[in-house]
Amino acid sequence: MPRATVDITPAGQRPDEDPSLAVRNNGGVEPSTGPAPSGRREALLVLSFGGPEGHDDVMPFLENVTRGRGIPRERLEEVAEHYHHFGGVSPINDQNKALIAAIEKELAAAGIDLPVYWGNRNWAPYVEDTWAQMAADGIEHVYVFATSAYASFSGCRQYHEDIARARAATTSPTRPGGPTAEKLPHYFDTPGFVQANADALAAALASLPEAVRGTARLVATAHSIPNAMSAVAGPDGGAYEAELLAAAERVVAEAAPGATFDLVWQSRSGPPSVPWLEPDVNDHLRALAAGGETAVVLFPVGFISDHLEVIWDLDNEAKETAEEVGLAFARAATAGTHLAFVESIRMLLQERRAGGLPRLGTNCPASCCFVAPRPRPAA
Ligand SMILES: CC1=C(CCC(=O)O)c2cc3nc(cc4[nH]c(cc5[nH]c(cc1n2)c(C)c5CCC(=O)O)c(CCC(=O)O)c4C)C(CCC(=O)O)=C3C
Ligand SMILES: [Fe+2]
Repeated sequence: MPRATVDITPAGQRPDEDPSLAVRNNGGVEPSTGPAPSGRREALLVLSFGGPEGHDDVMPFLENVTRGRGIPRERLEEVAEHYHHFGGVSPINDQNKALIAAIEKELAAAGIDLPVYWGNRNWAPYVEDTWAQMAADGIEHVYVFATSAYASFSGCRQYHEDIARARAATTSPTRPGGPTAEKLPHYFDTPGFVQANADALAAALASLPEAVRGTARLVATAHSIPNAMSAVAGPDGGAYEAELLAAAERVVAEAAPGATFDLVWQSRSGPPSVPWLEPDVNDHLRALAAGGETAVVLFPVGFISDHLEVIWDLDNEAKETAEEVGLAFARAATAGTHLAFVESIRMLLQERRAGGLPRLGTNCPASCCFVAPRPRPAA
């Protein structure tokens, strides 16, 4: 059954304070399925993860990311080292700026006069500040493009919660909560996202030595998540894995018709006692080599840009593993600012502005992707 996107939590309520909202991210607001009222001042918000801009930002950033989520201190220190290798600067911020510039260009070329804003969950520009700015600019309604293409708490619902928090913090007397909002649906299977990933996979394959190109094993990667989070992803559970499989299938069908592929996981976090999706990409590479494979192409279809988890966990760690076990190695780029991907973003926006139902029917209905927050440690 198709589902409509909905306005988010009413202003003044925080999902973590109101138990009824903890399991209902639409706040009980009626779905808005008609075309946008004419004259309404609208905007597009690119809502992302955020990342540090220098050495001193790294620990405060990691504390923002993991607050209340039970990630061991040793894991934080290890991940901090990854950031310090790059001067404490995550590439994700420049990548988001480049994406926004590409979207602005695409909208202008299509004659769509809509301002584009940027806000993050874990680092400046924080979404709360962006929301206040949009309210001050007189924006009445905002379409939210989250920089994750898939279902799951981390990739979807948590972005809904970010929006709710930003609205709760926006206390304009004339427009409490600032603009109303609707999150654009998951886009893992939009033609442009698939095309961008397929072009990158084909290029990575072509970069391998000719002798192994024909037999290289194709390996899709995505961020591991706890099994418990995976079980409740999407309206019927399991949607994170199902959507990743669907995306990878389409990418491979386009780039290397008839080839098979594996879907494996990277960047596991959390204590070892908690089960996360497996196998890990490094274990998988070892198993492939042990089974006689000679070459591998990784394609991180689970991410939309070459951020730190891609350039560290794949280009350093996984590449090193491949060298260790004697596998020729190539890594495909993520969608980034590929024109076809940017076109698909523009089309998603146009579809919603025209009042169409979301193409996919997977935009976080009331009860999906819910993961109980961990109790906060006593002060
Ligand atoms: C599904 C998923 C995506 C894809 C969807 C999306 O894009 O939203 C994603 C993206 C990202 N994850 C990122 C960074 C981090 N993720 C962490 C921790 C975690 N990620 C999780 C899942 C995901 N993460 C989970 C279940 C945790 C455990 C804590 C928790 O339950 O929330 C930690 C803490 C340290 C660690 O343990 O790794 C860091 C630093 C960055 C920025 C990279 C950069 O700076 O370039 C990006 C884009
Ligand atoms: Fe993450």
